[in-house]
Amino acid sequence: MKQFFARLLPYIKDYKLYFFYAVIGTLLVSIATTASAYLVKPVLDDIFLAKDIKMLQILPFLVVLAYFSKGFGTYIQIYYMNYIGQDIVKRLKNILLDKMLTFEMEFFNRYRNGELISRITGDIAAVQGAVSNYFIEGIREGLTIFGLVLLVIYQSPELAFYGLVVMPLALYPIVLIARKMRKTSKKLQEKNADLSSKLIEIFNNMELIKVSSGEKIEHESFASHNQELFKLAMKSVRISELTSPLMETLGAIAVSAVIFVGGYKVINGELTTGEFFSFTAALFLLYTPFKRISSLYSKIQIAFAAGDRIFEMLDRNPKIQDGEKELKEPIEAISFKNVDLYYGEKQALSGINLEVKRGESIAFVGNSGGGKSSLVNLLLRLYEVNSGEVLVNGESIRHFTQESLRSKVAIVTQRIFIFNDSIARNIAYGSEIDEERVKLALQQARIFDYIQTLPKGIYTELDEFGANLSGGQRQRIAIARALYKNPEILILDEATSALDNKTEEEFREVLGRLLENRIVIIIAHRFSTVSLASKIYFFSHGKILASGTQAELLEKCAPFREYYKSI
Ligand SMILES: Nc1ncnc2c1ncn2[C@@H]1O[C@H](COP(=O)(O)OP(=O)(O)OP(=O)(O)O)[C@@H](O)[C@H]1O
Repeated sequence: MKQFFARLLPYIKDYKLYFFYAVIGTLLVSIATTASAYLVKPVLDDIFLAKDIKMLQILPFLVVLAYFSKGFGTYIQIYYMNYIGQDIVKRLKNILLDKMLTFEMEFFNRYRNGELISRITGDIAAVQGAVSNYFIEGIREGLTIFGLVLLVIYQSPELAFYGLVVMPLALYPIVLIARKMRKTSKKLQEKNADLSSKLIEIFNNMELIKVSSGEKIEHESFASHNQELFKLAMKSVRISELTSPLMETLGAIAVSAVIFVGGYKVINGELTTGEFFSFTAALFLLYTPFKRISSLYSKIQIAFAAGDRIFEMLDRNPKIQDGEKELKEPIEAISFKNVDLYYGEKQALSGINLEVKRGESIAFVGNSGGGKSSLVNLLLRLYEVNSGEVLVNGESIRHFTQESLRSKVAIVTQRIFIFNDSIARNIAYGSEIDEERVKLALQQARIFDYIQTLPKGIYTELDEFGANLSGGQRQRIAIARALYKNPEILILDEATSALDNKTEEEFREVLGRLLENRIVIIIAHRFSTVSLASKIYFFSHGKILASGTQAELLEKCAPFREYYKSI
């Protein structure tokens, strides 16, 4: 708990004035509640028993004033605390996403999307409850308890003993319940994340589900997750709602004791009726804040569990540390020196050595899973080498900022990323839209003619994942995006696999003109595309088996000959 508030304190500090207003509201509520209980005494003793007319004129106003103050205090307390809570939630969401965006690809492969979404939405919302409501409500109810206890003792210390003795007895089960709540709520959040992940998976794979008639399987799997969530939610209700009946039963025992002892004292004349009723009113009023505080205690455990998960993310450091140097000068050469790469236990690249200079184009070929894509991922610093070094202009890429390095590289992969935005924005992604450059890139990617036929041209909106385009059109959008960047290193990883032969040939011609003055890396199975490269690297099981021109490889490398025949 200490850690939870200590972590939030830097944020809370920014709202000192609002916090002050909320505390004023809270004080008002506590004082007004105590006053309303106290007023029972003069109502009975002065008005009903002593028949004091003056009090009859004053007291109704005081009652209204007490309740108005209570209402007004509650309103300002809730308003300002919610302002603080909502604003902190807004800031935490931004900070958490900002942090996550610095994490390496391995992180995103490990966590499911639904889990990450649930951290940014669900967990942070749970924390908001603690900041906006639970904390200040705890203070409010605590102060109210304090005021009422003073009043109860003031009216009759002996009766107060009978009325209050059960309080410490109630604490033990409440602490037990809260502990259980914390565990259950953790499981509940995890299950919620499971459910979101399942939904994301279903919507992303809709085409496959329909084609394979997987609707029933998906429905059943979702329903079973949903049922588990329901069970956990009910378990949490069962536990948390135990607090209330428990408190009420204990309260009733205390009140009965008070009625018995107090009634005896009134009959004996040791206590006035007014004092007795004022005492009993205060005792009744006392049980509400006590009950609330105990249920708050359970709820705050949920917020702590959520807080743990958020702080765990915020404390995590990206595994790939950014370099400090801006890569300003043009890229003259890149080289890989004895590079090894592991994904967990699995070795994907072993002892890779190669060098390529500006103006050269190279191709990576080889069977699936050979490590071709992994090597280009290292150049982009999406993953980090386990040993060896990747150098740009003779200097390790670790020294350069990822942004300055990536600004010089463009990649087209088999997986096409399209945003639900205009074509122009998709092409110029990451920089300002320059209409002329967008059009040129679209022409070079051989898709401009088609886009001109669309009513809104380059400002036509694309659906999420480019659902309103054909596979080949999507790929040409991705190629145009890469060309728009006018990169110093252009990586084409199976970038033309979805193009028909004619379009591929046309694009090859365009590409031929673009080779000059940059480094081009082509990964392809089609040898027509590979033919643009001056040197081919043949990959097998994470190693470069041989390199050279196509003719050289055919002559000197038997596995290459086999591969060449097989495709
Ligand atoms: N993110 C990852 N996590 C774990 N293993 C991975 C990951 N990416 C690739 N691999 C594994 O590393 C090996 C090399 O994969 P890579 O994608 O580099 O091969 P490739 O030669 O590009 O294959 P393809 O021609 O099919 O695209 C494969 O065995 C693959 O299963």
